[in-house]
Amino acid sequence: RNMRKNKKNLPPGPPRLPIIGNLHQLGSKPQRSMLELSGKYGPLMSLKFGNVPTVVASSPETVKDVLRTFDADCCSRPYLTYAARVSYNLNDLAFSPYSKYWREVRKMTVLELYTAKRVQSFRHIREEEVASLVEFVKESASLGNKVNLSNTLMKLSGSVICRVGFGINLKGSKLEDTYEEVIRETMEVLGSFAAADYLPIIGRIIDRVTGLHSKCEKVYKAMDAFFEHSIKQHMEDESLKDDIIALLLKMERGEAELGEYRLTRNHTKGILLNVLIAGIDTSGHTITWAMTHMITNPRVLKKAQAEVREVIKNKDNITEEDIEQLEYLKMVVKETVRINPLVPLLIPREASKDIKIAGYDVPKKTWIHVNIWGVHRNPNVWNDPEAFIPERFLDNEIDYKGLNFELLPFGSGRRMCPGMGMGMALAHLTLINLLYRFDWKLPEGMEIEDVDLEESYGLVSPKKVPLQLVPVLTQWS
Ligand code: HEM
Repeated sequence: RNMRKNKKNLPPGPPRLPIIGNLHQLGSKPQRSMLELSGKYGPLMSLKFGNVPTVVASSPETVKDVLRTFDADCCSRPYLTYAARVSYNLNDLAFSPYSKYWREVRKMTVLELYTAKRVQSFRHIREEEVASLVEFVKESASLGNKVNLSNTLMKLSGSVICRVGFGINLKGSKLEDTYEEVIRETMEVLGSFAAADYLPIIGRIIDRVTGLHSKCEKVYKAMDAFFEHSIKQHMEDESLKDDIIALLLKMERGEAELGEYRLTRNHTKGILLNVLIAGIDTSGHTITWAMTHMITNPRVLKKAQAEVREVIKNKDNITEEDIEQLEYLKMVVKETVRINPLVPLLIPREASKDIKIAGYDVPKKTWIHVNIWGVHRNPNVWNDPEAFIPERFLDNEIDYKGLNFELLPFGSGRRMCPGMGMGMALAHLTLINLLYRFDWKLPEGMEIEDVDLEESYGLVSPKKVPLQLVPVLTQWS
């Protein structure tokens, strides 16, 4: 009788294979496979990856339970072998478990980087960097060259983040030539379903064979050299005293406080890792997706462009104040982050105690994946979810700020993305400039149907094939 009493009522899920459980069902795009499986097994589904019990939430209701009702019990992170390596043993913000240390770091970084006031104070950096992007596009347009927008926009977000977070220019830094590859590979490492996390002992051997282990070591070394270089610069240059590195160094020396913690160099580097990768790999790709959807939907491009040109008229200086008046552009951005949320499964969570969601037991230590990609593409939630229709946001209050559980590109609750304001300010400002100053066309011989809409998979899901477009000079260029 006792055994029956203790039997858990776990959420339904597909049958498992011995040892690997459901790992074979993930495929190359886990968010898509999970959506398909949840169509069969329900919006809260049990899977087992190796020996790790996992649940996947994929409806607004179950996602709300995880991120709001049980936020305090679901906001820890599981131990991820390779995230631990690149984050200096989880001394960072994004991968560290829910703890006093995490709360102190989150509080400090929010104050230093992410409050509305701080985001405003970095505005001149965004405006300068976007202006230099415009110059580059102008030059390409006057030569009739196509522009690799994926690449150029990554460079833009890289330059902004390096100046905001590191007080240095990406140009001339240790990462200038390699950062795109390093960041892409870091995200691949962080987003991989690593065998070491699911299969004790043999998993590490598998990761050595697949090359994941050596990829992780490679990116760790490249990042570490960049952090060392930036820290050295701060120690040598007195004028670099007002940014987050300067503050972290003060905390190392005991001249500033982080609660009860005396920071070591590894804490500093762990915290910097998040500033760098979370900031660069998200905003740039979001802008690329917006341009991709507009070029493949000429009606939307035309309408957004007409609005921008009407509002900006012949102003010399486009500023962030202009964003407020651009209602259609804001809908285009919302639709972009709906159809291509950059972090499709958020960052994995772990239940810190036994809880009950949607009538099912979720035992302590269960890993939780929140498939927001699945929610955003669910036909029970959105009409015609595969189509890019910004007008779906007309006359409703649905926004991406963590309150509407059908649209969560930044997550919600305690772990919600703290960089949303910074990322979105850059995305909007860049799009206004690209739309106002230039017309855009596909390269010679290419039709709309030829534009590849496939996403690649890692922790983030950028466009797989780089977007190349031809800018055309206009009277506003
Ligand atoms: C369009 C741009 C961006 C998108 C779509 C995005 C999305 C996300 C998402 C979905 C998460 C995970 C939330 C969760 O696990 O519940 C996250 C976490 C995070 N993001 Fe962003 N992000 C963006 C820009 C930025 C920027 C610009 C920064 C910093 C400069 C940033 C810093 C972070 C950090 C530090 C975390 C970890 C928070 C924690 O675990 O406490 N993000 N982001």
